[in-house]
Amino acid sequence: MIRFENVGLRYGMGAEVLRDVTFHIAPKSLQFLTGPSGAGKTSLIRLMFLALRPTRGLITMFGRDTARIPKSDLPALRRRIGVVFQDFRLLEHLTTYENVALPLRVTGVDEAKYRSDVVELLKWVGLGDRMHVLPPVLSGGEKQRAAIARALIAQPEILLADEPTGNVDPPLARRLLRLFTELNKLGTSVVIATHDINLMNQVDARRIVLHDGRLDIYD
Ligand SMILES: Nc1ncnc2c1ncn2[C@@H]1O[C@H](COP(=O)(O)OP(=O)(O)OP(=O)(O)O)[C@@H](O)[C@H]1O
Repeated sequence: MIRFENVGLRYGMGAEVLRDVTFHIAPKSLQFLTGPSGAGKTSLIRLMFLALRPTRGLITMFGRDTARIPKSDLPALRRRIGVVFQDFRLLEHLTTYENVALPLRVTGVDEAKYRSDVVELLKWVGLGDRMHVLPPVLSGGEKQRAAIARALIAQPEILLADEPTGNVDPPLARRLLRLFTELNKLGTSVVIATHDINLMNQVDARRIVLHDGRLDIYD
C-alpha cells in the first residue's frame, strides 16, 4: 500500500533526518513505528500522509509514484489514509460530533446519510455521551478518542497514529490499543508511532525502529 525506497529527508539546509529508509506497509498489516525522541517518527508519518515530500528516494502509495501525483489528486488520496496527529487538531468551535463528521461534510455528503455512522463510531470509541460538547471541555483521553474517530470516519484503508497513547493513563492506553487491533482485524492497515515499550509488548506486531534517521525492521 505504501512503499518507501531509499527515502531521504532534510529540512531546509539541515542534516538529513531520514536516511535510506526502505520499507513496505502491507494491506491489513499492523505495525509499531518506534525509536527515541527526535529519531524521525513524526517526519516519517508526515511523508506517509503526503504532508511532506522526500528530498530523495521513491515513495509509492496505492501503486502510484507520489512525486507524479498532481496536487488536485491529493485530497482524494489522503481520504484513503486516516491520521491521528500528536496534538489532535480538533476544531474548538465544533462539537465532538461535528469534528468527527467533518471529513464527510467537506465531501458534500448529505448529513442524513452519515449521522448514524458518526454516532455509532463515537459510541465505539466510548464518547457516546460526549457528542455534543466542545473540545475544550474534553479530557486529554477523550480528545484522543475524538481524534481517532475523526481519522476513521471515512473508512480509510490505512490508519497512521502518532503517539496515540501519549496523553492517556495505562488502562485507557490498553483500551485504545484494543481498538486499533480490532480495527486491524476488520481489514485496516495500522501504523502506531510510539516509544511506549509496555504498549508494544502487549501485541505481537511488526516493529519499525528508527535510529538517527535509519530504519530497522523486526518482524
Ligand atoms: N519542521 C521542521 N524543521 C526543521 N527540523 C525539523 C522539523 N520537524 C522536525 N525536525 C527535526 O527532525 C528530526 C526528527 O523529528 P521528528 O519530530 O520527526 O522526530 P520524532 O521521532 O517524531 O520525535 P518525538 O518522538 O520527540 O516526537 C528532529 O531532529 C527535529 O528537530
